[in-house]
Order: sequence, then C-alpha cells, then structure tokens
Amino acid sequence: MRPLVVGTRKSLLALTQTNWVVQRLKAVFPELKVSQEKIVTKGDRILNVTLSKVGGKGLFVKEIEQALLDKRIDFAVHSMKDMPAEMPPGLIIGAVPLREDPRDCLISREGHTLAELPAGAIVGTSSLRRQAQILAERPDLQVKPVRGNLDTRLQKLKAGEFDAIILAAAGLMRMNWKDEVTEALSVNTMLPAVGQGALAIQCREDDQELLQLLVKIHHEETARTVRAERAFLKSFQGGCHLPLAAFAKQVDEQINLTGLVADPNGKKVIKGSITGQNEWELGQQLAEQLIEQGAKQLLAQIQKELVG
Ligand SMILES: NCc1[nH]cc(CCC(=O)O)c1CC(=O)O
Repeated sequence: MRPLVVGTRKSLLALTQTNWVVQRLKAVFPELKVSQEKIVTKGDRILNVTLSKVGGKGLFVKEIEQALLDKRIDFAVHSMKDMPAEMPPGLIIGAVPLREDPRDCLISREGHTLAELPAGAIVGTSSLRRQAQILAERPDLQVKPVRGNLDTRLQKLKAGEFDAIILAAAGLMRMNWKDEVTEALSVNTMLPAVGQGALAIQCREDDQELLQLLVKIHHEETARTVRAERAFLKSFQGGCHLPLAAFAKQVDEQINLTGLVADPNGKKVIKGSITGQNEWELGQQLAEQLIEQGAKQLLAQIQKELVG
C-alpha cells in the first residue's frame, strides 16, 4: 500500500477522531504509513457567527472535499452529522465505523438534571433542534446561543455564561470528557441529529486500493441506520441548519426510524416512526408522513425567518 495522507480539521475533536480512525487502520495493517494534513475550513474561520445564519451544513467539509478532489489528501474523517445530504461527484463515504453513543447530554454547572433546572435557567445551545426539544420539554427555560469548539463551550459554561449546555455524548466520549456529563438525555426527550455519534470516512470513489483497506473498519449496522436517517434528511433537501432530527436503530434485521421536525420555540413538534427493511425507502416514507402533518410548511416558515 502506498503512503496515505489524511486530511483533518485542526480542532481537538477532529484530530482525536482522525487519530482514532488511523489507529484502527494501523491495528489491521501494521505497516501502513499515514501522514496528516491540517485544513482550516470556513466553519472554523467563522466560529463566532451563529451557524444557522450562515448556511450551516457543509461549512466544515467543503475545503476538505476540494483537497480530496485535488489529490492533496487521500481520505478524511468527518463527523457524520456535519456531512451535507449531497456529496460532490467523484467522492464517496468509503466506510462508516462503529457508532459512538448517539445521545445528547446536559452538562450543568450545579449538577441539575433537565427536570431539576430552576425556572428561567439559561441553557446554551446554537442548535435549533436542541432548542426546540428543550423548550418543548421545559418551556420555562431560556435558550442562549453558544458557539466554538467543545473545549470553548465547556469553558463558557464554567465561566458562568450559562447554567447548562447541551453537547453530543460522542464528542465528550471521544475526548475522554465523559465525567463532565450531568445527564445523558434519552432519545425520546432529545432526538439526536442525523448521523450523530457516527463518523464518515470520505475518499475518492475510484480509489480501489484504499477502499479495500477501509472495508476492514466498516460497520454495516451503523451504516444502515445512518442511511435511513440521511434519506430522511435528504427528503427535506435538508442541507441547512434546521430543527430536524432523526434516529434509527436496527432491531433484528429491521430498521426502526424516528424523525422529527419542530418549531424552534418548541410549541409545535411533528414526530413519527416507521419500521422496515429498506433504508432509503424508510427515510422517504417517514418524511412523507411528516410532510402530511405540515412539516414542509413549518420548515419553509423557519427558513424564511432565518434569512429575513
Ligand atoms: N456540531 C458540531 C459537532 N459535530 C460533531 C459533534 C460531536 C460528535 C458527533 O456528533 O459525532 C459536534 C459537537 C456537538 O454537537 O456537541
């Protein structure tokens, strides 16, 4: 095998995820040589701006995809949830490793769970998906935006800017920060983002040599569940940063997919579930089910408010 170059963002989480994948490859192929190329993405350069105002998804992957197409790098490790529904021609997700904990976690300064937070407490999140579900459960709380990398957000919490923040369990686990977690929120209370907790290893679709290595760290059950979630996302042309959530699990050979579209203030939540075999059909059918309940109009209205 030729020496490989892996492209990565330079955030602590991106580096940790990339190293995890490289270690797993090296465990299977001890002779493998992999060097690292750090890439600064638009999302990294504008960390102080609310993502929903600048177009959301895709911000963290564009420059990396260009480096793949230019052959400056051979593969890249992304958080699946940062991947837009569509991918540029010539690139594919070559492997999806075993998913980490898909849940969201509450981290509160004084150790209060979501149910225990006092009325009026300030919860930091810039995700409309998290905001909507928190306010649906606890309309008496306040939500304030928070940006920055995981480490920055934890610092802001400790500095007293918020009473609690919400972060993906997966990031905290991978960083070895699970002791920070006050409460892992059930997927019933807080339906995760599409692909949350999973990684996407992206490469050129004609790189057979590399694809043969990547199958060794592929986890098909994770890939199936994520396909169902991404099919749901794609049905809403969901490139954007909207209050949309989906989570799938495999039960026996069946996939059970739950999806949600909500109003950012949590007053309206459209939610449904579906079970079946074919991931793409499930995602589309569930989307149709929610569209019949008004999901399209709700998203269109939110999009208008974000742009306006
Ligand atoms: N939005 C940024 C982002 N992208 C992936 C993760 C965490 C890891 C994952 O979900 O796979 C995070 C941080 C967070 O949302 O708390």
